[in-house]
Amino acid sequence: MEIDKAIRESDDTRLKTKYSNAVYVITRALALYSIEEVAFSFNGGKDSTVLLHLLRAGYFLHRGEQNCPNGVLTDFPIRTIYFESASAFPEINSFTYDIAKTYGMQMDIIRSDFKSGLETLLKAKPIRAIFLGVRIGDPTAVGQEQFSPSSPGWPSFMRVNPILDWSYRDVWAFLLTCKVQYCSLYDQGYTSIGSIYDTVPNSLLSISNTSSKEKFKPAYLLPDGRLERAGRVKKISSSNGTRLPAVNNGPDSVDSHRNWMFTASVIGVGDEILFGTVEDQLGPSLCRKLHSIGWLTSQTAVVRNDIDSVAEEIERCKSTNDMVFLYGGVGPLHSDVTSAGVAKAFGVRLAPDEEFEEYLRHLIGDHCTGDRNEMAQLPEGITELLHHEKLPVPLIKCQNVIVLSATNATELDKQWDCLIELTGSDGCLVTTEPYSSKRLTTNLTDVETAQPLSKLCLEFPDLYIGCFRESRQGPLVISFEGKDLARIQAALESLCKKFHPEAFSEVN
Ligand SMILES: Cc1cc2nc3c(=O)[nH]c(=O)nc-3n(C[C@H](O)[C@H](O)[C@H](O)COP(=O)(O)O)c2cc1C
Ligand SMILES: Nc1ncnc2c1ncn2[C@@H]1O[C@H](COP(=O)(O)OP(=O)(O)OP(=O)(O)O)[C@@H](O)[C@H]1O
Ligand SMILES: [Mg+2]
Repeated sequence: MEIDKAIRESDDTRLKTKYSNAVYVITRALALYSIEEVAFSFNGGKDSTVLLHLLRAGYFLHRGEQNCPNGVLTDFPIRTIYFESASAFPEINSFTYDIAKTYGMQMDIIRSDFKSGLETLLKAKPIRAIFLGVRIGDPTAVGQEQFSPSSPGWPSFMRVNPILDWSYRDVWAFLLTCKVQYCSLYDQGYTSIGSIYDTVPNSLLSISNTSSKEKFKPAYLLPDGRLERAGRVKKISSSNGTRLPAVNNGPDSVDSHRNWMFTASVIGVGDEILFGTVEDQLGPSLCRKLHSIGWLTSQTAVVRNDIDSVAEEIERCKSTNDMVFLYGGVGPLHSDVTSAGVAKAFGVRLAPDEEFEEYLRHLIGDHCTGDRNEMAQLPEGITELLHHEKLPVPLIKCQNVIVLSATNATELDKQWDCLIELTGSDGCLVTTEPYSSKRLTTNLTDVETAQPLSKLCLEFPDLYIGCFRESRQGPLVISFEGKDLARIQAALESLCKKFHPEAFSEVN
């Protein structure tokens, strides 16, 4: 069988492993379901094309050589379904039909949407499992495994994803090693193909030339598989996980983000901070940064390098704050439990993240002796990687929890600036009206000031009125924090009126 032979003769060990794992999934599925009970969802895309040849190889190995004369598989025995759409590229459409002819595929063409098309098909045919070319980086792969039952609300069948763990590089290594035909669009700079309305060639493959028509390199030359979908027109993402404001700051501010009061919680992970052997710089710095964008830090905490401690703290904070920031405990060491804590708090497992692995590969290169796949374990199904060109590794966002990998104040400054750039516009870490503050000092005693101050707090519930002393004998400092300077001034005046004129002086 030519595919099996090409892989066996290749010296790409990674590809061999990916191939044998995928073929194993296919042969397991063919052992579990009869040939009438399986179908292949084929759309002429590169991932589907890989899967077609893996299925041919898998079927060949499943049946044994004696059933395929001279090691040649004449007809493709698995029912194939193609959802044809008017918005598909004509090149994709004709490639799909041509390939079906070349390999003798029995193709059911469905012209309705996926769900109702499958409902009709499954009523008519005994199909129980469908092979798909879904890969872990695809938006639809979230939460899937190699065998995943269809989602609630969908007709019931098993989704079989033999190439779930394949990377962009693996796909091209396979297609080129096996020298199989693929859709011509991939030689014109397209790297992932959706509809004609949402797909353009990947600009990272553009060849600058002086003529009017832009030219592109082939898809297999994309140096960085993470940017496979750069040719897809972006859908506007909603700021998932961001709750409505915790506190509303006045009647005329309801529809303006700038006046919303957002709250955050800051959690440090580090035994050393708790031992007192390392000074925590990041927590206070984060509080200042949040304050500078008009956010309120409702709480900071430092927890042990222990999964349960991290998870419990996140669980406590994530539902009562707009955002939760985590720092410390990020990396591949035994003490780096932050990702596991996040996963536990959200009740998901940790799974290798292919995209993150690519970043680590770029960063660590060949110096790494460990399994990068293991190092790139992130909470499954809830992780969003926030890329910024200035950061070597993306920031990790799991719903409203952001994991910062900074280890010192300089790194934090950089990550923070990138974070603001990345998330400031989508409502997730929106900059709101900054706080104004004023301070008064007084030599009045606590007893004298206590009651008037309590009354003042009731009069000005929109302000934070706090008191502290720098020493027991020194003056009392009264601080006023709020978003409306006029209200602060009014509070100050109201307090001063309650005492003799020289009782207070304003300080910076
Ligand atoms: C054979 C097949 C089975 C599918 N099964 C499911 C499913 O069980 N649950 C689901 O949410 N979507 C399912 N989908 C839909 C895909 O997850 C996804 O929405 C679809 O491929 C559209 O992707 P696009 O928005 O990138 O075009 C299925 C699609 C196909 C072709
Ligand atoms: N119109 C369709 N008809 C049949 N199957 C489809 C269709 N669209 C998607 N699929 C299934 O979903 C899988 C994932 O689709 P996806 O678009 O991510 O990959 P692809 O089209 O194979 O490659 P590419 O990422 O280059 O577009 C396909 O491999 C195929 O199994
Ligand atoms: Mg596609």
